[in-house]
Amino acid sequence: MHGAKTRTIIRNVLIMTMKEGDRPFRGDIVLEGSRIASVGPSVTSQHPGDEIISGEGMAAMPGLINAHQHSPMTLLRAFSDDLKLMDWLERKMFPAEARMTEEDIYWGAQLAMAEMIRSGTTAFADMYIHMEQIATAVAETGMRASLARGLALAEDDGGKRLAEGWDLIERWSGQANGRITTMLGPHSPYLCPPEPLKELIGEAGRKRIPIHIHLAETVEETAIIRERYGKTPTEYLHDLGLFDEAHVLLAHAVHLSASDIRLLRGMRGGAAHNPVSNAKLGCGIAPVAALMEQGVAVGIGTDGAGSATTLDMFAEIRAAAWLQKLAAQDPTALPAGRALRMATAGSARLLGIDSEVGTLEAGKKADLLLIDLRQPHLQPLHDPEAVIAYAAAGGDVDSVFVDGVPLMRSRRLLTIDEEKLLAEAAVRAARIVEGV
Ligand SMILES: N[C@@H](CCSC[C@H]1O[C@@H](n2cnc3c(=O)[nH]cnc32)[C@H](O)[C@@H]1O)C(=O)O
Ligand SMILES: [Zn+2]
Repeated sequence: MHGAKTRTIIRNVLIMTMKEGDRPFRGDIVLEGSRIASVGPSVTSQHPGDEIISGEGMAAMPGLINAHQHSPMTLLRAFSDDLKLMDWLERKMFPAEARMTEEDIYWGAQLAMAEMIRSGTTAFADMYIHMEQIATAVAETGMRASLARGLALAEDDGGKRLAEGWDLIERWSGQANGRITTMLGPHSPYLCPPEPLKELIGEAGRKRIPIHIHLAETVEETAIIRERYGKTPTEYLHDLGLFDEAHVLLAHAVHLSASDIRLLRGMRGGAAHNPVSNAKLGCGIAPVAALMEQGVAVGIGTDGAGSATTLDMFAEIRAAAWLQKLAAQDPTALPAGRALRMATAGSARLLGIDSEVGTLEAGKKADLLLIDLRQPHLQPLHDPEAVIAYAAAGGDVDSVFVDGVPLMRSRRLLTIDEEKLLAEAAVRAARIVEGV
């Protein structure tokens, strides 16, 4: 056995592969090194040295992928709720962020990662500042992430930010055993004027760098862009060539006209739906079904904890299904299985990592979670997908693996010192909001 990769067999578990058309079934999942070796019926023969995990009473599914957030904003959780987006951003978030040190960012990101791992998230897309601190935390916690330096190109030092954005890409792409990927992060149509944005888009296209950007989050944004450029936010980005040049991760995409949606047809990447943040900020309901009908990939994210309050993707899955049903006044809009696929395979497409993660199948990276089904609110199991989508919560997750490495077992975090983390986060959060 010398030199052989370690094998882990998760035996007799309820498997939800999240592959289109697959139904849940009982079987074994074999992990070998960082990858899934097989997913199938419980007939796996055991070799000496194999680690066996009993899947009795558990469901296994691909790790959830949070397609849009700002991880250090955990430090601003419940700091200022119930405000309008532009007030909230300009009067509360930006001043608080200006007070954050690099170390604050590191601890805020760790706090987010502890919460994400606990609630079954294995990968996330992040747009923020001091990204090298977040990258360091990703490397240490064992998660997978797509990182972008957020860029308000309208500001005086937009050039400096852009340089930081490129620096992140050069230094961190492919790091942490390939778990870290990178994007460019021009913040939004309203913080990025045409000249610098067009230049950025051209360069991203030439260098094949994906772009992560907020789009059409509020009616105010639509009004601002209409006043400045006589266009919808989507037309504004389209006319600058964004959708021809690059793989694009759009955050929100709430206020889209039918013709905006047609402009997105055929885009590489897709839209991250953030239903809880959109609901809390009173933004509106993204046209998820219409986007999917046009072939646009849709994933699910939380947005920062500053707006969403939690990073629990199960809450987002449920909210996504509810909001589509409410908006259409039709309970067949966005069924349970489709909402679960959005949060796994759908988000994976947005991060550009769908060949590696997002479904449970042989050859893919071993990023998965085990949910403890032996709880009153998760029984009986007439339809496991409906139970998970409509009744499960982050706290039901028992175990999480990324790259075949356990990050949590029996609800115990294995890569994070939670006690130290909570103490650091509390002190830093209090200092940051003082005087804001
Ligand atoms: N102005 C910053 C951009 C920083 S990164 C990402 C930014 O997105 C902000 N943010 C968080 N949630 C939202 C949202 O829902 N809409 C728009 N921006 C958001 C967050 O506060 C953070 O400032 C700079 O160029 O340095
Ligand atoms: Zn955001």
